[in-house]
Amino acid sequence: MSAEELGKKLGKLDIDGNNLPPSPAPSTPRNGKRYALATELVYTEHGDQYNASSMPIYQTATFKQTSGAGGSEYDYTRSGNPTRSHLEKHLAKIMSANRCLTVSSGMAAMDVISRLLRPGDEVIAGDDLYGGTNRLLKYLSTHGDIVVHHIDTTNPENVRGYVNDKTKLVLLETPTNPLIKIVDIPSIARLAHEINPNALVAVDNTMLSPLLQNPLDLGADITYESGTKYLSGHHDLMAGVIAVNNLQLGEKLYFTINASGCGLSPFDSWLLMRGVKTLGVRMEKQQANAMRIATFLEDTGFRVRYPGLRSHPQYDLHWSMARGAGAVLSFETGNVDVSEKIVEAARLWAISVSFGCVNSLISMPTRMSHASIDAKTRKERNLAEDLIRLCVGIEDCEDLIDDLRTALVKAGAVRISPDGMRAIDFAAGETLL
Ligand SMILES: Cc1ncc(COP(=O)(O)O)c(C=O)c1O
Ligand SMILES: N[C@@H](CCSC[C@H](N)C(=O)O)C(=O)O
Repeated sequence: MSAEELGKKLGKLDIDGNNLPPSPAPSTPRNGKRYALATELVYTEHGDQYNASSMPIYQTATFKQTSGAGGSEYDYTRSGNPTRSHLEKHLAKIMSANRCLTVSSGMAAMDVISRLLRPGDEVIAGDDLYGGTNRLLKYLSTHGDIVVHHIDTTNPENVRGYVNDKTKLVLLETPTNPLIKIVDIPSIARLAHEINPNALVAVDNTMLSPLLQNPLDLGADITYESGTKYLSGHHDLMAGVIAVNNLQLGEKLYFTINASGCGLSPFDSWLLMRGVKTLGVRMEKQQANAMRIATFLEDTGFRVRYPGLRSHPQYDLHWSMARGAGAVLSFETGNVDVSEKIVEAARLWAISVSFGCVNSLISMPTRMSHASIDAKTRKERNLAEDLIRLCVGIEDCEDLIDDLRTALVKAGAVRISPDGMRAIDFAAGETLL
């Protein structure tokens, strides 16, 4: 290993990544991806000295050096750890990226990205975003002298008016959480880069995972996601993943991770690696269940938001970018009390924040995951108080539908007649009696 490579590895370069060679064009196939994604998720080569099938957990803080001048590949786990490196290489392959970095949570990933910003910089972000993302952006605007424009990014033309030479970051989520709006990544990336080639387009891919969508292939500069969700799949760890193709950018992000100490722990790296291997089968079942449940709710008369449904207004756009619809859907009842009763009447569906896990969850975003967005802003952004979000797991689908049906009946959300069950249109003034 050259001195420069070693310096890079041990985090001795400054945040501007000086002395680094220019980013090479992505190799073909990128990072040695040879098989279908479902195979690549499982297939790993890690060169462990004992050929262990599962990469061992290097549960150590520090590494003995071969000389007084250092000289070993790893020196300290904050700077680098073999279990974390193995995971990062594996994810880089899955994410079609030249570099992947893993940190302690999805929000830590966004925090690391936000440290690319300088006072006076401008950020363009969607108006429907995970509550925590909104909270961090608000903090940056009130404490970091950063101008944040929240706009409806479902129309790329809306973005045009906001890109200028101060624009440093365009932050997109698609599908959005929780309104399941679709954002045109290629058009926005093209437009933003045309107006300001230095603007970075970052896509939060948490709602789909790299199995279903690769923002880097769609023109984004950065993709990040909460590994807490689909990638791990069991709600037993917190993690964040960042991936880029530009190695200089990757080095800047690595600098912050090493400097601030938010790199993923060896044990969580190992757990996440284990989770990633089953992403393919989990997602297949979760999506199949989600599609049936979305159809059941739509057939019952609810307004359902799910990109697997033909009725989704941006169905074609979604499928032009993604390979699947994911397993998060939301629907409205038109009545906050009724929504609350449905959530509380469900038995199999745990009342819980988060998504992407093997077990199914139900929640009211405005009370839970998005409670940090104040009521006024929620109203301005059309985030309905009665919105229910379903995060579908791998259980038997009939059980899930039966449980939901029972909850809808108990909550008085539906009218039962010889013709079947119909959603009551509370928004139009209809009542049960
Ligand atoms: C879309 C989205 N991005 C980012 C995050 C943050 O991830 P984490 O909870 O792992 O910090 C979440 C949820 O928390 C999310 O839903
Ligand atoms: N109390 C937490 C809420 C986390 S929400 C987790 C997830 N992103 C979701 O959408 O359910 C907080 O304040 O961040």
